[in-house]
Amino acid sequence: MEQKEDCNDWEQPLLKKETDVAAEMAGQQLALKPIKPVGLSWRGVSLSIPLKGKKNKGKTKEILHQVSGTAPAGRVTAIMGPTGSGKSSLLNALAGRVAFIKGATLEGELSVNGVPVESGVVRRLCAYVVQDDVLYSFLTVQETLTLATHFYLPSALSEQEKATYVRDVINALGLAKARNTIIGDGQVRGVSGGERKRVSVGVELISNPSLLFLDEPTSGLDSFQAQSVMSAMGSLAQSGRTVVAAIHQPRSSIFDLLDMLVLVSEGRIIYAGKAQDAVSFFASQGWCCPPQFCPSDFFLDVISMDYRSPDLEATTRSRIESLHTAWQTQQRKRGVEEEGGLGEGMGASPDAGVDRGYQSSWPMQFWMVFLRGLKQNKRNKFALAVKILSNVFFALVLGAIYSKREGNPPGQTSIQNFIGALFFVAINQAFGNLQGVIQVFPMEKYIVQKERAAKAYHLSSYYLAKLVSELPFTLLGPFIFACIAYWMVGLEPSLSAFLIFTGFCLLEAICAVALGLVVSALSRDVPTATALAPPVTIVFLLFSGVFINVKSLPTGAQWCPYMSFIKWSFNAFAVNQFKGMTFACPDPEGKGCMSTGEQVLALYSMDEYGLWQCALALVGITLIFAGLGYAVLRVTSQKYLKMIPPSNPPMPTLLSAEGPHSV
Ligand SMILES: Nc1ncnc2c1ncn2[C@@H]1O[C@H](COP(=O)(O)OP(=O)(O)OP(=O)(O)O)[C@@H](O)[C@H]1O
Repeated sequence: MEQKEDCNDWEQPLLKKETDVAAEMAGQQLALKPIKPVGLSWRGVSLSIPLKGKKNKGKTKEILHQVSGTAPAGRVTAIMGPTGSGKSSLLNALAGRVAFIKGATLEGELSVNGVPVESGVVRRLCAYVVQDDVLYSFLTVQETLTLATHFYLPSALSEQEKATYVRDVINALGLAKARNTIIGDGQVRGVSGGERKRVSVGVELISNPSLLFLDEPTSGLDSFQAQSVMSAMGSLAQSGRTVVAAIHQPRSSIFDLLDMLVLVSEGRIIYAGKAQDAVSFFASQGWCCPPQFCPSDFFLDVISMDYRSPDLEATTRSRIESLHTAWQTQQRKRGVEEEGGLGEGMGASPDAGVDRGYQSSWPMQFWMVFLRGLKQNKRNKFALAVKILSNVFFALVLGAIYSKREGNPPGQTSIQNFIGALFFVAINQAFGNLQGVIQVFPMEKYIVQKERAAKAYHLSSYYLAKLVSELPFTLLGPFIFACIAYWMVGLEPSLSAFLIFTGFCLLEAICAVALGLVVSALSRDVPTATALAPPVTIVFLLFSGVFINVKSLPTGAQWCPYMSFIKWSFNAFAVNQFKGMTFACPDPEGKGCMSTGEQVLALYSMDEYGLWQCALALVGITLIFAGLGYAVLRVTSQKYLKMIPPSNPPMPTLLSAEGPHSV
């Protein structure tokens, strides 16, 4: 990169407007409801995070250093910078969504329409589109948005009004063609990446926010899709909304759609103002953007750190420092007090129009989440097929291994075979059903966190609906398993015994699902949950009554088996099978063998509890797991850092002498 004395030998680069999608979107009339314009400005935003490790005790890392700027109403403001420069951190700080970290500090001042506000006010006022789209993969675009209307629009609105609003959002975001396509994910083909991003935006638009934050809305999209997403954002800004997006490196046609630009590098501000003026600011410092260059590429080339050698690192660091200082000096010289952020609604109360309550009643929330869960499970044919086939497979394997009959009454070897078969059933139901939950729920947690933050529903309505909507799909597998395995293995040939066996298979499955919810709630993601599940289940397995007799446990540990749902299920299966049974014994006096089922139950200490007690214990443990899962979800709900006033007063900020809304 070459620094020049004079940029006049080049023409100032004029960005040509690309026509394709941008023009198409710009021509679109947004039929969304009118909103109150909101201008946001910030001063001296600094974020520091404590460093990890014993060596770094007491040290902090400064992620943002006194960053100031504005996002005027009705404009698209882009936060740009090299990777790791602090774009997402700044976006989160402005949106009041910096995740709470012990020892971290977030300082700064936020104003909405010129009125100083706390970061929590902006959080409630804005909609935030996260980088990774968190949507239910088996719902269609229309269903996803319709559900959002039930969550975020007043329940007083009629179904017709909600449907009209969904139609308007679909049209405004150019999603008409994809209306009935499912969202999809890595496994199932659905809408395109750009459409998915626009659906994420659409969900946020349902609550009709004035202020929209987007974290890397174009990352992972091809240039056409990226363009269409940003064109849609341009149209939203034209309808009066304030759009703030962290973008890594937009192509020139996207850069052309930006009104305001905030450039950060190493957590420091390099430029904040009209996007079209950034080239002349750089030129004034001797960094001339060649005419054929895309300005965003050029800016990033100039403000990126180069770590390839100590010399390059020192050179780039001093270049960034000098640009940062030049920007600050220029701001001081102009000496105009900040007036940015004042939109047409200037002076309007920042809280105006912010409804913080739940829009629908508890039963309605329950019903909506329940229906969503049913649809998601029903349409996930692959997962359903795996569930059924794995149960059929294990039932056939069990049936084939244990199918050999041994006379009437059965001989001594039958005791071992029955115990083995029943123990396998207890393990299979525990592991199989637990696995089903932990493969899905950790991901769903993020959607729930996001929806809960937007006050879509109470945690209790969600949690109960989730449990209930899982039941039909959870119970189908164990039911099929019981129907096949019971008769193939040749267990007690009576209908009542079969029904009891099936009932306990189902009860154990529900208990395993509840345990799966606890494990998922404790885990950050699917791999963590998958790693956590086996040790947890093995503890319950250890106390199942097969590996160690309950009476042989040390005094302090004798309560452990009572928490083992595998023990209670196995106990119930055994009582159902062995009670009243007789076995042939080679010795006429019965020496060295067991001639009754009761003797078998006594040997395993399973004669103390009847079927009802086992059932009650399973119900109790299920309730404990369900309660624990709920408590973990509640405790681990996302907390945010509060922005406190700066310890060192920041310098006054301005964007342009004409005022930011004159862009
Ligand atoms: N919670 C955290 N703990 C430690 N370091 C963090 C934390 N959050 C951010 N950082 C660091 O702060 C810097 C800025 O991170 P941030 O995600 O804001 O950058 P970014 O510009 O959005 O990067 P990218 O374009 O790669 O997403 C990075 O060096 C990052 O590693």
